Parts: sequence; C-alpha cells; structure tokens
Amino acid sequence: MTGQTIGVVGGAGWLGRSIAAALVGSGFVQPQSMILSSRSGKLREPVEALGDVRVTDDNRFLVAHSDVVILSVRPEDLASVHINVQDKLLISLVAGVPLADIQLFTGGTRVVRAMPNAALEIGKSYTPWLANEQVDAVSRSFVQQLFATCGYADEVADEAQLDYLTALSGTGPAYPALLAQTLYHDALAHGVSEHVARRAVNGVVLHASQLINQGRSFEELLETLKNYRGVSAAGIEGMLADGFERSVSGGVNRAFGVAQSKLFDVHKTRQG
Ligand SMILES: NC(=O)C1=CN([C@@H]2O[C@H](COP(=O)(O)OP(=O)(O)OC[C@H]3O[C@@H](n4cnc5c(N)ncnc54)[C@H](OP(=O)(O)O)[C@@H]3O)[C@@H](O)[C@H]2O)C=CC1
Ligand SMILES: O=C(O)[C@@H]1CCC=N1
Repeated sequence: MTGQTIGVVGGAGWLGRSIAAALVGSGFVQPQSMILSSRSGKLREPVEALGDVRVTDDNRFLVAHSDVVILSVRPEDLASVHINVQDKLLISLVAGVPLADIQLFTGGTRVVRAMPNAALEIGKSYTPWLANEQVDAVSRSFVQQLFATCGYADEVADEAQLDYLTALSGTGPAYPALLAQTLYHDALAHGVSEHVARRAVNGVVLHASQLINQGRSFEELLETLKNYRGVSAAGIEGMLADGFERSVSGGVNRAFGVAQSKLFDVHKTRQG
C-alpha cells in the first residue's frame, strides 16, 4: 500500500472513477487517502468500491491535499481546470496533449503521460506511460505499480509511441466492438435472429478470443486454423484479400493522426 494521497481531477468520469475503484479496491490506497473532483463536486452515481473517498468541486483543494495528482478530464474541458501542481507528481491521462504542454498548463515539473483504456473499469487496462526527465526512478516505479494495479503497464520510449498506442490500445473496446457489430449485421443479413446473432457474435468476440495467449499466440491460432484448409481458412483469406489489413491499418493511422494533433491549445489558456 502507498502512503501517498492520490487526487483525481475528473474523478467522476469513466476513467477517473475506474482508477479510483481499482486503487481503493485493491488496497493500493486507503479511501481516506483518495480525493476525486468533478464540476458538481459529486459522483454522478455512487460507486460502491470507493467507500468514503472525498469528492470535491475544488481542484485547488484537491491539489493542496494530494501528493500525486491524476488529470482525467476531456481535452476540451482542460481550460476549466485551474491548478498549479508545482513539484507534485502529475499524471495526465488526457489524449492528444504532449508532456511539454501538460507541464506548462499545470505548472508541473514532474510530469507523466499515461494512456489506459476503458478496460480499467474491470481492472484490466493495458497502460503504456512516459515520464519526463525530472521523474526519478522511485516515482517511475510508483507509476508502474499504480497502473499494474489497474491491469498491466509498460514504460515506453517516446511521445510518438504513446500517441500511436493511444490509437492502438487507448481506444480499448472500440475495434473489438466494431468487429462484433460488423459480424452481427452480416448474421442478420443472412436471416439469423437478433437473439442468436448476438449470442453467436459474443461467443466469438468475448469467448473464443480468450484462447489467445492461453498457451497459444494469435499467430499460432491463425496457423492452426488455416491448416484445416477449410472454412476458417476461407474466411481469413477472404478478409485479407478484401483489404482487411489495409482497412485496420488505415483506421489506426487516422486515429494516430488525431492523437498527434494536439487536442488542446495550451497557449490560449493561462493557469494560476
Ligand atoms: N475513456 C477512455 O477509454 C479513455 C480516455 N482517455 C482520456 O482520459 C480523459 C478522461 O476520459 P473519460 O474518463 O472517458 O471522460 P469522462 O467524460 O467520462 O470524464 C471526465 C470527467 O471530467 C470531469 N470534469 C470536467 N471538467 C472538470 C473540471 N474543471 N474539474 C473537475 N472535473 C471536471 C467531468 O465531471 P463533471 O461533468 O461531473 O464535472 C467528467 O466526469 C480524457 O482526456 C480522455 O482523452 C484516455 C484513454 C482512454
Ligand atoms: O477517443 C478518445 O479520444 C479517447 C482517447 C483514447 C480513448 N478514448
């Protein structure tokens, strides 16, 4: 357990309350050492796992009473966050805002960018993260432990990789949900009932996918299935021939472009 007090600006949101629930629920931090903020000063709905954590509408109060500040508001809401964290450890989850801009905006010296995904809600987020030079080895180890408590995590080499991974893994359920929806529509077009189509798609996307890394990698599974030279092979080869790789890679690269495009202009906003 950490002896640090952790504050989450935007702690009522999807990621903020999920991080808080994972950290409190695992015992990484005591509820009384966790502070969340939202504009209303309330959680939108009660989160049982959070116990009696403090919730405030005052971000400056949160910063004053926290050793570590996690910034978890949408890029377009950053302008409404008025904080000056100075030498406290600041961890930004905000997509599309570089370390240097976060540093300038929050007055922080020790700044980390981390990119979890929505699987945080079930304690299974993959979280790549990156720290600036002022973050020492002890704090880096703390950040790794914090995000390992929310799933699993890796420190990455540079900001370009973090932006790329925002597009690849930060998007979390987006691509599996798209695959599920595409398969569902195809099943409906073949006359399968909605009930059966949904169960069949869930059987593939939620359950069969769990065989990946249960003793076999995705490459091995694909090879094994292709070696039947039957139905699966035809499906896989048909999708590839119709541009599956180009479509997936094109989509991820468009998302990467947005992640790199600076979703918030720090120079238009003054902090104090
Ligand atoms: N969701 C995801 O899968 C991922 C999100 N991210 C990034 O994480 C950040 C948070 O995303 P997410 O949790 O999904 O967004 P949400 O909209 O669910 O949560 C953001 C929260 O910020 C609060 N908020 C807004 N302005 C302020 C303010 N001035 N002070 C205090 N709280 C404020 C809002 O609370 P209220 O309205 O009650 O004030 C809201 O609950 C975003 O920057 C996003 O880019 C990164 C990776 C994955
Ligand atoms: O879509 C978004 O902008 C945020 C960042 C990654 C996931 N959700």
